[in-house]
Amino acid sequence: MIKLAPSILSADFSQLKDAVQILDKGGAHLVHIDVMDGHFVPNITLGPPVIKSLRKHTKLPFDVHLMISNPDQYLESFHEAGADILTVHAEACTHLHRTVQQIKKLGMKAGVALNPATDLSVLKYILPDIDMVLIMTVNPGFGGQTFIPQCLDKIRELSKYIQENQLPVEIEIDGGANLDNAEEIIKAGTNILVAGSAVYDTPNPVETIQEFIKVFSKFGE
Ligand SMILES: O=C(CO)[C@H](O)[C@H](O)COP(=O)(O)O
Repeated sequence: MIKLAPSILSADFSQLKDAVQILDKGGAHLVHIDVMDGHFVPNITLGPPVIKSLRKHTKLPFDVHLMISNPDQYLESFHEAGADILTVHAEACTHLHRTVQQIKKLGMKAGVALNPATDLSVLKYILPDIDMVLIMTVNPGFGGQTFIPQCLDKIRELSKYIQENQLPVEIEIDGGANLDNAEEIIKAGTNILVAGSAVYDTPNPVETIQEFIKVFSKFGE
């Protein structure tokens, strides 16, 4: 199934309750929440208290993307705040396998994110243990950047490996996705599209979400 995970990074932070309710109205599949610490990435966003306060305003799964150093310190806090999928960056984890085990032990789905310049080979021995790979298609830290086209080959290569090895691992991409490039991204093998500015920076985000879902329907979803 192809899923849309709008990133609330591009929403008005003073109206986050409305921002998640828009996603329910439009029929989005996940709420993508970008957590940045000003250390792993050069920007600071939000943390567990904000996620916890949003939890009561939607039943959609919370897809929490940690762009933070030392994520191990905070896994329990994000679980308690209501994260359903917790994604850590391979580049931020000293003991990636241990971190993934801990996320799963807490009852969440585990994702591993890779920056654009990080090779897929870091995933080889962890893929059977995770639920999702997040391929960063921009350099992490900011919304509204342009999709890096070399990432399409990376998605194709990962998708081929996952299919050949029959692994139940989803592929999410994050950064620069929009209505013009969605088809190409899906054809490469992505099944979860994060879209921030392409949803929230439009006059009618509810209609925009529905337009994305119309594109997805071409792929039998
Ligand atoms: O993780 C992110 C940045 O680090 C954002 O989720 C991503 O950039 C989405 O925003 P946009 O769709 O506007 O590119």
